[in-house]
Amino acid sequence: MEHDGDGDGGSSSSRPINISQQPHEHDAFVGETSSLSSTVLLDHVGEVSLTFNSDGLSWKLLGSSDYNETTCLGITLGSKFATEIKFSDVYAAEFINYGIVHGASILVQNSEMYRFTVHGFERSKTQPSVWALAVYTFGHKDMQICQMWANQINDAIKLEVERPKNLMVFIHPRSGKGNGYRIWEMVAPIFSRAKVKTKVIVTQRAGQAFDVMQSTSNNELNLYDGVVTVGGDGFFNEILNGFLKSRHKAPFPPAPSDFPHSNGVLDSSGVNDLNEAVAEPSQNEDQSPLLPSSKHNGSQDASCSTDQDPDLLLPNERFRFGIIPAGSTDAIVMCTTGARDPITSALQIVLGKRVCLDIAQVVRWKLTSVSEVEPYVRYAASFAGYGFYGDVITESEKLRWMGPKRYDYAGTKVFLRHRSYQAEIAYLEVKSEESGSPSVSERVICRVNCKVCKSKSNRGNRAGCHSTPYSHPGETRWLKSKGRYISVGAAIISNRNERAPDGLVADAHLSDGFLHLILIKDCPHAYYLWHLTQLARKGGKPLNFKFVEHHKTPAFTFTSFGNESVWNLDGERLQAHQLSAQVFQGLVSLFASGPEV
Ligand SMILES: Nc1ncnc2c1ncn2[C@@H]1O[C@H](COP(=O)(O)OP(=O)(O)OP(=O)(O)O)[C@@H](O)[C@H]1O
Repeated sequence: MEHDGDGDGGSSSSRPINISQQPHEHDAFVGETSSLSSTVLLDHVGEVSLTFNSDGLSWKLLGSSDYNETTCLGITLGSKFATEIKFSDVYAAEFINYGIVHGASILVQNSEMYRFTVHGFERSKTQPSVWALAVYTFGHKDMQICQMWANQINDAIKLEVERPKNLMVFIHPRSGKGNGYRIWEMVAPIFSRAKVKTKVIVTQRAGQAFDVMQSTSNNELNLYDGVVTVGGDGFFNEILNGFLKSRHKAPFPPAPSDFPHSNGVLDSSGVNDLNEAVAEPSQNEDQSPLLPSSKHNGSQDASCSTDQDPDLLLPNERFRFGIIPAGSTDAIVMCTTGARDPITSALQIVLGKRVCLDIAQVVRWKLTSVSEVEPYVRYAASFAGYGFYGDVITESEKLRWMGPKRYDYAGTKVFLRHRSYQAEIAYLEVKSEESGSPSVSERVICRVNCKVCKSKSNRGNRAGCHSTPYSHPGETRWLKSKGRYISVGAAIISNRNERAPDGLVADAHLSDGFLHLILIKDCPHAYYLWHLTQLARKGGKPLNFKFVEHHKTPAFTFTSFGNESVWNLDGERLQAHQLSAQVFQGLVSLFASGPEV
């Protein structure tokens, strides 16, 4: 089902009004157009002096100091109410015709007049990551004054160039508790008020969104500033894979020389040139025969300038992904906004926020009946796991009818089964200044303007820094871990969720350029239970449990020796006895601003 939204949420006049032709006894210019001021009535507050500043609006209550300041024991604490809003936080202004402006209290009379509203947001006092809609309604007897204010504010917010104008929206109606469409209906007015056009596609089946993303040409996608998904992590993963499949060009992940499958080059049609790859001589026993070429290897200075062939053929530089959470876990939204709240996400999308997201490329190496190697490429944005996590997903998929509770049930069942699997993991060691010490210094929780993500992302360009951090083949070394594991997990981001508020790996940043390998060795049941309960504790505790290994790496390979070989990639299952994986730093951007806490 598809339909277009034309963003006709307001009735504001588009006719530009010359402010200087609108004289009024209370309106005054101070200097040029950026310093307009009027005396207006603010709904539920009273008469205020409203000023148009270069970066936003501010207002001051006339005739009373109570509203403007509160004091405690003689100390001024600031205003009880908002007294300003920045244009960067305003997503719409509307002229709303004649009507009631309420007085400050029931004792003060309501007035009827022309009005205009300013739509923005305010942070929740208890959970700063949660953004709530904030609407300020101002009234004035003069219609043209109100129209002029609405127009001026709209002109100011048009200067916010990072905001989307046209988006493709995919809705998974059966996601999570089956509320996908209802959640979209709840947030759609925000998009229409912000005059963001939306092309909405409601999926009828699994795989449909993948097909649409894969088959839509970049020329067609160039009409859009991004794609928004209304669903869970699995749905986002499906769309990401459909998008990247035909657009991401890069050599396959590097591998140690004894890993059975070497690298090839995947071109945009999905055809691999394995021969070319295998033909390159191995430099050294411990080296991959084929570390990516310097163009792709992400040496920090060789970040993707536009005159190079980029790894990713984006439809345009503005192109970003957005997620409105409607799933069962919503870990990506929790990591990128700090809240699992559709309104917060919608506001961050229309306000054009941006964070870069690392993406892992996972290649399953499959032997065909004629003993040829067939690579199968998938991408993951949050987590790839084998053993415990793969088993939980396998179990929980059988119980989809239960909704989000299926994860608790499946998790308990798999935990009680307490299986472990024989496997070998080889991972690229990186020099400590590249990885940062895996100890205290970078055990920093990712949040808005995260220092770790920022310093790493600065190495790239605006569209993201498509790079892998292993830069000098001579300086990389493969390390191995072999044994029985309860679980092998690769976290791309911290994977915050309601059960683990700081995430499964608290210091896995959105754009640090690393996979965080968490290897949990076979151990007594009680130890594993203790480990799981530690994840639920807030504060980013290091995973310092003796049966756990935590390695930051840009790439790893995995070989299993048992029959069970189900990997879970953001909810998708992948049969694989052998796979190799690598991370692409900041490969895609999201309309989000990062968690506040
Ligand atoms: N209309 C549909 N009917 C059935 N399945 C669908 C439909 N549209 C998408 N899917 C599939 O459903 C899978 C799960 O979707 P989604 O991630 O939204 O929900 P979830 O599993 O409840 O949430 P989470 O991934 O956050 O745990 C996706 O992998 C997607 O391929």
